[in-house]
Amino acid sequence: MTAHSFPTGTILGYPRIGRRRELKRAVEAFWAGTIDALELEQRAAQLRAANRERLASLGLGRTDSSIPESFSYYDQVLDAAVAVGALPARFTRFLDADGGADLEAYFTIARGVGDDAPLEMTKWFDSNYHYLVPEIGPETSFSLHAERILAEFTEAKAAGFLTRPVIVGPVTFLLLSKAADGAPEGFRPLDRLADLVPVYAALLERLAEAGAQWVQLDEPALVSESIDEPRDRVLDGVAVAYDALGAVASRPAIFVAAPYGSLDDALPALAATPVEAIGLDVVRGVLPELLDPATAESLAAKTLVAGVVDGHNIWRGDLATAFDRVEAVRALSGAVAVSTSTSLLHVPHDVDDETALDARLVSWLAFADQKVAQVAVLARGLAEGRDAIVAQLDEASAALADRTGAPGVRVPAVRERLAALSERDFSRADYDERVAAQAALALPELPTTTIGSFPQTGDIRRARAHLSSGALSDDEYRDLMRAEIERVIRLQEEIGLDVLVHGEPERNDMVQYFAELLDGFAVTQHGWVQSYGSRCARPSILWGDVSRPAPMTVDWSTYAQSLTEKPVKGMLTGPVTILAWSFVRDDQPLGDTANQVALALRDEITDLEAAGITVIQVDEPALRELLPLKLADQPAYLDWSVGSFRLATGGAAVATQVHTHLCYSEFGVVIDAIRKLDADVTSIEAARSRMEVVDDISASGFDHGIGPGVYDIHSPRVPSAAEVQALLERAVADIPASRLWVNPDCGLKTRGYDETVASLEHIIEATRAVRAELGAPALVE
Ligand SMILES: Nc1nc2c(c(=O)[nH]1)N[C@@H](CNc1ccc(C(=O)N[C@@H](CCC(=O)N[C@@H](CCC(=O)N[C@@H](CCC(=O)O)C(=O)O)C(=O)O)C(=O)O)cc1)CN2
Ligand code: MET
Ligand SMILES: [Zn+2]
Repeated sequence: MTAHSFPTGTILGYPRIGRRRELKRAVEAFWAGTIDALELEQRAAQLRAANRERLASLGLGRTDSSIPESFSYYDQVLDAAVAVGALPARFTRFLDADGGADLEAYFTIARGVGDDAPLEMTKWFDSNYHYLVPEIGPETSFSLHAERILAEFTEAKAAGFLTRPVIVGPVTFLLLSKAADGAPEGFRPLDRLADLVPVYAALLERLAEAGAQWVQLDEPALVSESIDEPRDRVLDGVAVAYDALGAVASRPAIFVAAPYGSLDDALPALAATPVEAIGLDVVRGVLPELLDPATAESLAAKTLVAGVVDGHNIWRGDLATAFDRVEAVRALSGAVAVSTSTSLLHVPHDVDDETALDARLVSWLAFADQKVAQVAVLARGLAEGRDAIVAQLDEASAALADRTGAPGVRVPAVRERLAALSERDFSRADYDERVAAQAALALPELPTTTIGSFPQTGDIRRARAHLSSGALSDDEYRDLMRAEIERVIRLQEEIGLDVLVHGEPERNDMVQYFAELLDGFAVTQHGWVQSYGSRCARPSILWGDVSRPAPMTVDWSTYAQSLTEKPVKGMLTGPVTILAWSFVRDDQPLGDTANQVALALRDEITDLEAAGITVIQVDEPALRELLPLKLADQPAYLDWSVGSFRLATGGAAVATQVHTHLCYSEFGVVIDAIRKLDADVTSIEAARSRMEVVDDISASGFDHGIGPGVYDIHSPRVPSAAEVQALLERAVADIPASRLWVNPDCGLKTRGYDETVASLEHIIEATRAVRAELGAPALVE
């Protein structure tokens, strides 16, 4: 191997959905059958080409491996599973003769088809990105399918670029996988590391042949202590994998990136391997304080890639501190490069597209393109010395100082209200007392409900687009949404649900909707960030103290309730989720910000109650998402997050049934926190993992109402009544029927009406069957 030096400035990855969501539109058009695979490939290639040009114009080198080749049609973990041929047997019939997946097969694995469930989806570290979970068993065979990776590299080369291929590293790949169904008790995907590494070795050989000088292997799982695997096995895995890959005779230089925190004891482990460069997240993580001499010596011989530009938020930040951190890393090795702390996947493309944002706010922000420019500045400072960039450092410091004193950042009335809070504000009456008062709701056994949203049809979205363009007046828009609410209420009555929802048609997004109505937030026009697959959100910017100028949901909810005798759930998004899915100010503790949001929600609950709403759901799907990756940081987080939910709901009357909802994650680790939320009813995602969560719930002593999902809404598949019944039977075996609710995994906004109606009908049919079983004397004993 010839050692090529690492570029002085780089990023770990770039958004791939497109500045105007071109990839989303192309992929969805392909799914709808309106464009073919060739057209999709062409549009994706155009997008990659435009991104490379853009990155070069922002200051990354064209031919020095500084531009990462980090494109994906759906998800980078799925890409890795396809590249190493590790796909579940139920998808074999969709693959080529040699086991490769074409685009049709690729999307089938991501989305499922017929009775074949897709790969499970779960959150990616502490971000709002979701990846697909590979299934690995003792029998999984690994084989290299590098066509796409090679094609993208050679495509770039043909356009005059020497880029750096990026792939999820082997240790993280297995740590993020789950044991395949039927794997023996005690089997762990990491058991298969020695079988997987040769495939990565073969990939490196192929990349070298194609002319790649550097490859980036992402190993974020190394920074996380929340990984369910003994640490010494993880560290052994690092040695096994990277000693072997280092020994490949003909390969590119290896850059192992470790975003989302500190490597801690994985740093000596990696340092002891022959990899040429290590990426350190110096924003979220800290630099090692004391290194043993052997580690210090090995690190000094490698390139250290200092992740000092925050890839996870949109603040312009303190560039001078970033440069100090680069200098601190330089003390560990003379060979240093500047980078982002994580891939820029988590931030929108370009703040210059936000023409409607206040100019002062804009001066405090940096989206992906501005972050790339920051990297370029710091890299120049690295090459030419601090003096060469002092003007840029000073400008960033001035923006930061301006933010501190700007109006709205600190609002005395908001701060006084927070300061006056006491213990009492965080608790409701005893659960038993609440259950007694809520008997007035007169619900049947195994009450059925949905999570809130009904399908967001093209008509609804178009109406909203027309409202913002001025083609629809406020009144016309309100009437269209009311008509939709009425349709959804009638539909639920026909289907036979017990607790109804208004369907959330008026919400563009469950967080952005509230952000638009609260003071202290700004929203973007084009700030899309991929959440999973083709789905995107526009995280709001929480920049100042939060307060509620007027009720936010009361008119919609009371209209819905006026149409039916059945209870209609009021529907709010909880403080933790509002924070998790926004870009939040970084100048005060998150817990203080969460309590400001909580007080606004608390007032909303009071107003909903006064308007006659008896059941109110406060969604917290992101409770697990913000859980710190380091164990030591978790208790403090759980304390403020649970506290803010309790503050939001603590003012509810005993007779008001408070629901909460969580999804997108494994709940085992936060089950105790979920219990402490003290909601009367908690609905939770469970169908995709076939009710595995029920074990955790019953083991935890959870003793309030619980609705484990029986319908996986992430897939277009319609579950049969028999399938739902089997899930419910599994649930009643572990959870007393008196506490069990029946509901889908999550809201229905991403589904179409046909699937939704059929699935809900099956849910009702299955519930009636299980109610009958429960009622039958033989089964009651
Ligand atoms: N923020 C957030 N994070 C979350 C979730 C969530 O709901 N919100 N759920 C979990 C899973 N993640 C998800 C993220 C997004 C979506 C989702 O459905 N996103 C929609 C966009 C939602 C939205 O903002 N819609 C707007 C804008 C819609 C739009 O694209 N309008 C068209 C115009 C309308 C037309 O003519 O069709 C346009 O701008 O071009 C609206 O309804 O008003 C999408 O990608 O398609 C679903 C799940 C976890 N994280
Ligand atoms: N109430 C919300 C909905 O049904 C909850 C979604 S959780 C991601 O859409
Ligand atoms: Zn959900």
